[in-house]
Amino acid sequence: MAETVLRVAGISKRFGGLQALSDVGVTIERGQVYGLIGPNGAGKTTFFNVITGLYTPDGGSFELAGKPYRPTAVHEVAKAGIARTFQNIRLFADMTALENVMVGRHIRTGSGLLGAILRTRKFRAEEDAIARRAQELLDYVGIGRYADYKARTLSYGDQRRLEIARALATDPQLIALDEPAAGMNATEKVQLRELINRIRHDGRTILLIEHDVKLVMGLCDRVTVLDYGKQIAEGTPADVQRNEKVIEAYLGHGHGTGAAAAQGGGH
Ligand SMILES: Nc1ncnc2c1ncn2[C@@H]1O[C@H](COP(=O)(O)OP(=O)(O)OP(=O)(O)O)[C@@H](O)[C@H]1O
Repeated sequence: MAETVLRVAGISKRFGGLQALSDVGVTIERGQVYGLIGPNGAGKTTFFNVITGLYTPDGGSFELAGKPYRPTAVHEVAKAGIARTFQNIRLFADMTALENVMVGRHIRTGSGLLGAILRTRKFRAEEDAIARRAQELLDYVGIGRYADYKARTLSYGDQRRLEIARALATDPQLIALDEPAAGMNATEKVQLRELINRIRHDGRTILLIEHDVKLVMGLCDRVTVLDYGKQIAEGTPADVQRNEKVIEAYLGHGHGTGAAAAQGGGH
């Protein structure tokens, strides 16, 4: 039987007079790639920010791997098992690629501050293990040769890979990717698609916000479509792209490629 990784229901979020999310819910099974799409301003990022603890919701229930969790603080959410990347890349620009991934790994280790200050044997052994694991993850996402480069010197596409490696370092139940293809060229998008597929095949569960509808339709098992904070469709990519409300939402917003975008023909 399928195992549910994330189940959220009834999420609402209001900013002043604007209802950014109304009664939104998703259920994501282990091993799925789950897509979240919708025109600009639909509420996708707000939804991500709510489930990852950046925004406090006005209402809703949250369950991760069968246990209730309260998304009240980002580090609590990371510990509970959700890792995320950001639409605007957030790396430690002056740290090396390896160090950036090591930071992600530290939330799963135990020596603590005192061990770090005293540089105990346990601490040093742990650091070595963290560095080895970080290198493995850099290799895994395809940028192992840049381990000693400062993050800011990497190309845009490689910085996005580095963010993914850092997220994987926390051993997440769910990895949430916020527009991972933004700003990528066609070749980088193909590589990204391969990477996401590999992460899925290795048993991870992925939640994806993405403007590139073609990428979403090609990758996702299920998709939710938001429009003005409401969930207007949920289902397989094939179902969703035939849905009248979805086609209308994309046309109504005068979205780049209009109906073609909703039907997976965009970009
Ligand atoms: N911190 C905030 N304060 C006030 N309004 C906000 C805030 N964050 C988002 N909003 C508003 O909530 C609505 C949903 O925004 P959100 O960024 O979630 O949409 P989105 O679907 O991610 O859009 P895009 O595709 O453009 O990134 C928008 O009208 C936005 O202006």
